[in-house]
Amino acid sequence: MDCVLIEALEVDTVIGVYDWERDILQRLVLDLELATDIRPAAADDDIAKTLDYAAISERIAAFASEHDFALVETFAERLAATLREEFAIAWLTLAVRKPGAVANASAVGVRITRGES
Ligand SMILES: Nc1nc2c(c(=O)[nH]1)N=C([C@H](O)[C@@H](O)CO)CN2
Repeated sequence: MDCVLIEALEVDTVIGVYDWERDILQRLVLDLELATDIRPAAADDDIAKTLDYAAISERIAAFASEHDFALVETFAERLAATLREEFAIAWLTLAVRKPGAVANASAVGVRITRGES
């Protein structure tokens, strides 16, 4: 299976379950694997025949600025659904990490897989 990759994408958003987290922006770090057959784009050297990782990264940044979820679980689930719908992605994995949220951990977060490979 071919994938388009987006690794360590940093976005800022309001996220957290505690009161003090509702008034600040916090950084999330995202890794994505987006399934797509890259052969048509490679054959024609045509961006229109693949998933444009720049456009998808911009959409993710906009999504982060538009929402203020409590849980990283909700952020991940809703973002995965949005990307699958808007970019016709059949299968993806998405990891959402929240650096510095837990002392002595470099990051905490979730990883989800959605769709049929
Ligand atoms: N499974 C989760 N556990 C926790 C979350 C979360 O989003 N998912 N969030 C918090 C707090 O917001 C924390 O990140 C503040 O440092 C605690 N546990």
